[in-house]
Amino acid sequence: MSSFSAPPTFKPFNLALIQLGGVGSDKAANLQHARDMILKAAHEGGHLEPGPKVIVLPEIFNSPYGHVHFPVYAETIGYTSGKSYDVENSPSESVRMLSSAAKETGTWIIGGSIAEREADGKIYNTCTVYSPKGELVAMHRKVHLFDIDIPGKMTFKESETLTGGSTTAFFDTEFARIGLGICYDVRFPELAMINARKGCHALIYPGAFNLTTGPLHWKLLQQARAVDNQVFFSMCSPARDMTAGYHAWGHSMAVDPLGAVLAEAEHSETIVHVRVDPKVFQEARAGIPVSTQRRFDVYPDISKLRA
Ligand SMILES: O=C(O)CCC(=O)C(=O)O
Repeated sequence: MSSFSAPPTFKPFNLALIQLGGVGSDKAANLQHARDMILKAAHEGGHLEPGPKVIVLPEIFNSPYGHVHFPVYAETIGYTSGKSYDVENSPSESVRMLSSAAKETGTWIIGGSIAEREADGKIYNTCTVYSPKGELVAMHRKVHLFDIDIPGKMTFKESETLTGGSTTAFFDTEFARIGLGICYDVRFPELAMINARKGCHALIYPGAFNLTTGPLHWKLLQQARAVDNQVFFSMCSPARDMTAGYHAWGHSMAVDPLGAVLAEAEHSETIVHVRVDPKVFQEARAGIPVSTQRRFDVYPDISKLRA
């Protein structure tokens, strides 16, 4: 027996990806700008058919990106999945801002991510999600930390200050089930597959690739995760700022279940508006029915195998 409920019926919705720019060292200014952009995203997009809206912010939207900054900007959230949570009195100023913006605009908000400090002192890279009533409905802590070393090009070690999350998360709206991940998580097909097998129609990951791995893999990985799970896949990046310590790739995008890129930003601050239509999801699954053709009798349990 599965430990999750049946997903809601998939209906069309509009997605707004805020490729946020101008993030600096002043957290209050970063939060104010993010809030202004959420209001803008809520009011734009009139060229799309009407429907519910999901607004997405990028990874680490309230502070500069880098492992030295995480402990400085970390906020306590204190949310436990499945338990009621008093957003208005949240100790996190970012949570309070996101919740009130969701309520004010009547939209769903995937609040990018922020550095989160747990009671035991551990720091996570954490995404929180809000309903149009302003309720905090889901949280995902980045599971796979971005520790890479490409000599002369890109070295980054999130694990210097962060701890990886140890759960997976999705949330239900009245129009879709949406799975969460953050940036480097996209490189791990298992995480996307778990949420897809739990009935997610779309997987949405705040991210912040860089100028080395962005051109190599940002689009390819999203197309791969979309096609191998036959779901919509989308990642929302910060805008590129060559004066900042970390140079983000940008190119926030959304990919349909057949792997087609529905919309893609360049690298400056912008808002990408996309219509997510269940038609292509249904066509992909009916025409190429891999979900009913799986040969579980042939596959061993690979969950603990390492290459
Ligand atoms: O996987 C990559 O190439 C980039 C990942 C990243 O930037 C991150 O996880 O923050």
